[in-house]
Amino acid sequence: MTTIMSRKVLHAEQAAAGVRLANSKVKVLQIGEGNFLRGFVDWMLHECRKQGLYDGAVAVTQPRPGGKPKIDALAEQDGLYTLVIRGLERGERVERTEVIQVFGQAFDPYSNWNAFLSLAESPDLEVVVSNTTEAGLVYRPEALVEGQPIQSYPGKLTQLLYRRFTYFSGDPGRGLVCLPCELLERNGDELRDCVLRYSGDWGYPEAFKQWVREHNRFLNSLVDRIVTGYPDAAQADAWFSEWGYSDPMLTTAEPYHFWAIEAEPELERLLPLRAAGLNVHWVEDLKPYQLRKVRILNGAHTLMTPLGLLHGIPQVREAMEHPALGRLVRDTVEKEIIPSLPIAAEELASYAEAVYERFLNPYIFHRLADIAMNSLSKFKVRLLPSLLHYADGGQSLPQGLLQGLAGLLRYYKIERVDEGFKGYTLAGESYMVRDDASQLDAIAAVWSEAKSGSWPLEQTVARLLGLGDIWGRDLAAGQPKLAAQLAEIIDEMEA
Ligand SMILES: NC(=O)c1ccc[n+]([C@@H]2O[C@H](COP(=O)([O-])OP(=O)(O)OC[C@H]3O[C@@H](n4cnc5c(N)ncnc54)[C@H](O)[C@@H]3O)[C@@H](O)[C@H]2O)c1
Ligand SMILES: O=P(O)(O)OC[C@@H](O)[C@@H](O)[C@H](O)[C@H](O)CO
Repeated sequence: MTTIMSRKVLHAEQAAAGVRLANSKVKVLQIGEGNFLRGFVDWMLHECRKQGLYDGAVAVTQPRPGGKPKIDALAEQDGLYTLVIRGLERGERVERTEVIQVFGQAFDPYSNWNAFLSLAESPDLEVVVSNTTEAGLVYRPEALVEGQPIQSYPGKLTQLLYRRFTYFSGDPGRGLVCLPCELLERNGDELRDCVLRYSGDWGYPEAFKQWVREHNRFLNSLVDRIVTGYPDAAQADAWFSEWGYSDPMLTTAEPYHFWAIEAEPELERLLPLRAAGLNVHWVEDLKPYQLRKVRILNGAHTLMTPLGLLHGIPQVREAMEHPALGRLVRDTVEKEIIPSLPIAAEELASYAEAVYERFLNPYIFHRLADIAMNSLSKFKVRLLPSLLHYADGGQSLPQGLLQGLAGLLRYYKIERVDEGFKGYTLAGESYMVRDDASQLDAIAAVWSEAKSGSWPLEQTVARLLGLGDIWGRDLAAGQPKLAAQLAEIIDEMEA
């Protein structure tokens, strides 16, 4: 039987770092056990620690009950896991394997709610990082029950801050720096607003709200790195036999990394990220970085994913290499998305070139099926604004973006089955769609009605465009030809 990753498998130098970690105080609370944080923030802190620039440890917890198996696995592995960074760097192939040693604690906040809250009483705690996806950084009203864990991430943070406020009697010097990494515009502002809403709901005093506002920081930031998670089984097995241990928490990532944080560089005293040579930027205005990345990189992913999956293309690189789909992605980015952005076109064009190169990274396998999760909310934030730029400007809607929307509607041609929501590729292969259940219900109901009423496709599309809860508005309003245009594209796809 293969040995599983733990302190026992470390070689002498790594083991020495492990001893240093055991003596480190927890300075960071991490809400999120997912691949991204482990391939990005934790790797960065590991780099800082390796260079002797940082002596803090991280306490990691999961934001929802479903994350428990990974937290348990991390705890069983003494908080250790392997990260493999693979790709091209200045044209050269690189493959670096690191055992990331930053987790001083890994615990389930649902069965250890007190352990979670007692972190608030630590004078060493300075920073809270999170990544709970766009679905996790939301305000969802919840009753406060003494001794019971709060479900939502912002609600948990509110409780933690309130305990800190009362424990340190509102000491202004005990505020925390919160660094949400969720891909939401102005994620820090959003988190602060959620905390203040919960504080209102739970009747916390004005003095607490003032302390939250004035003595805690909620930083807006934008992260960028393609973290591809656990590799395919053959690759994992090959590495495990080379290393002599297996690691269920193994994750993989590209070499490229970028983090823009809207704050003053003096915060390096808490997080010496630039000092460690990392591609981190303390910036005054995050907006251009946000727009550039979400609309171009994530927009391109969101465009290629349903179309790629419908055509049986499994991963990003193959989508980019596909003569028709690759061309569509590049044309849409260059002729439709870039002109819709209020940033110098040459700068965006060179960013786009760099993105294509990252997509074509021959050493990583970025599954479209992974990117497909929650495609509705991704489309709304990442691709739809580009389309609305034309629609709201009274211009005709460009072909590439229309293809993207048509692809999404066709990918979400679903029916409810016991296991969830099922769709079929153009070749008739079945797949399951993972997204917000109530939105999927609404979509499946339209397709089901359309089937029993033998509606023409244009009528079905019009009904789907009218699902304002999904898109944020009725997409057909003011666009009398849109349903027909999309129906024609879907018909052509299926021909
Ligand atoms: N993987 C990447 O390349 C990458 C790069 C940049 C940004 N991101 C962002 O990171 C997010 C997570 O990606 P990942 O690769 O770590 O995925 P993952 O599936 O490994 O982790 C998802 C994390 O979000 C939590 N989560 C999921 N749904 C939630 C919900 N409804 N409420 C609260 N928490 C929830 C999970 O518990 C887990 O901690 C993505 O949504 C994306 O916005 C990912
Ligand atoms: O991580 P998601 O699922 O929100 O989005 C899928 C990809 O677009 C995303 O992970 C990018 O690879 C990433 O944002 C690059 O920094």
